[in-house]
Amino acid sequence: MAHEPGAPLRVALLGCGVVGSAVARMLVEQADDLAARAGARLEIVGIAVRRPQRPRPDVPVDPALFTADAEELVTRADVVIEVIGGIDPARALILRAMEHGASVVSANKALLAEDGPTLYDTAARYGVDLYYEAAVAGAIPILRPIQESLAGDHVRKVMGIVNGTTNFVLDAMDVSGAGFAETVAQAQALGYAEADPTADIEGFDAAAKAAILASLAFHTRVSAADVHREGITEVTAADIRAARENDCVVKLLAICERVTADGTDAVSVRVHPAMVPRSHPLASVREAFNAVFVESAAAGELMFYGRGAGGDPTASAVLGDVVAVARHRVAGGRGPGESAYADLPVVDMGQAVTRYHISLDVADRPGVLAQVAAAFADHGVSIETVRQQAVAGEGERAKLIVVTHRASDAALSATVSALGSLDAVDDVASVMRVEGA
Ligand SMILES: NC(=O)C1=CN([C@@H]2O[C@H](COP(=O)(O)OP(=O)(O)OC[C@H]3O[C@@H](n4cnc5c(N)ncnc54)[C@H](O)[C@@H]3O)[C@@H](O)[C@H]2O)C=CC1
Ligand SMILES: N[C@@H](CC=O)C(=O)O
Ligand code: NA
Repeated sequence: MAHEPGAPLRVALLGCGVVGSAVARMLVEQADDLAARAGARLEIVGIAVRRPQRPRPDVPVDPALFTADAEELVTRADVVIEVIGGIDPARALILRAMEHGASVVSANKALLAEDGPTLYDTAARYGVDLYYEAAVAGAIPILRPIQESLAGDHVRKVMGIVNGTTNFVLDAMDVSGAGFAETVAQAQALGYAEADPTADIEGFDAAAKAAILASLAFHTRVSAADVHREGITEVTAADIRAARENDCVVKLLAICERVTADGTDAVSVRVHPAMVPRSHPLASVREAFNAVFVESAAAGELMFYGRGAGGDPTASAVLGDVVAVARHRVAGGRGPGESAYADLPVVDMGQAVTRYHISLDVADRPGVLAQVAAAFADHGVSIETVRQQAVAGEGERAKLIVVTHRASDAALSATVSALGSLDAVDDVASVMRVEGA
């Protein structure tokens, strides 16, 4: 629908929690600047919440704007901001908003990673925009740089720390040497981890973000179900110590890369803990910060760093999107729609190519090193370095630390199984992929 010069744009906000309340406040406090940048005033016409009567002193709007009827609200807006989260009713409300001609800004990674194509198809059918910069790495501008700034380049790899809660936990384990459960409890006490931190620590949140990043970077539909996912619950203090001895830190990484499988181009998308050399830029990402490292053919290496969560940082990304879609409403036209033309296959984890760092507790006697080396050779895995340490007070026991060259994850997993069944190996004490080296 053409925008009438001078008329305000009607903005509907769905949800008024951590992100929604910051968005509402900034829409009010920065109204004049936003109007100048967007080309029209952004007028809040309603805020859908579950309990409209609840006092919200931190949200400086007329209390009459709060409504429990989100379905009605989305029918009378030019721009709908969805910050409810979850799959339904968020999906139904977004589709309804688009059917009534509204452009949509969302922060909802779970929904985008599960059903992005349906949202994009509907946006295209009704000629409206769908923007969701806040859904990945919060405040960090990363989706628009991939989608627009790098549209002329060829992205090869996107590797990021995209979950602040897990980065806080792993960083604290590195600094204090404490165990996993103890550190999660500390993160909860400080308000970083949620009461139910499952989506973060089991890697679901990072997997959704990885699916979104891979879809945009490789012009291919990738959903959360395509992403290999391992969380951080199995990371032990021994793993962190092993990383430190190897001059590495442990990070939960989202890795999206182009690979060649059976002679054809494909993509690999995975989320798992990995050792990262302390010299790599991602190793210096501390506490609850996020960062995304992008490698592309012409630009080379790029790094994006900042706050991945929190009301104001996330609202910054939401409002950037609101201004973008508002400009399109004022000038006519739309922003970029879905780009999935490459339609590359997504390979399973076994075909991903990585390196492993393995610590073994072994018997210190002739022939043990040869047996261990044979287990690697039998599976076609080449050893890069091997180091033996005596175990203090245990004359006949030793620790072997092996770092491999790059090999398929399937071959590396089979090697680890074979090592575990050798008589000379008492324990496979730590196994971790190595990335960024
Ligand atoms: N909190 C953060 O730091 C970040 C959040 N996000 C995303 O932003 C979205 C919102 O997150 P938060 O603000 O943290 O969640 P929240 O739980 O603080 O707020 C959600 C709000 O939506 C309301 N709501 C739920 N169902 C509703 C319904 N049917 N109708 C109307 N209102 C309803 C809830 O009452 C609540 O006020 C989620 O998709 C989340 O993944 C993205 C990046 C960072
Ligand atoms: N729970 C997420 C924040 C939102 O994306 C995190 O810990 O990073
Ligand atoms: Na972002």
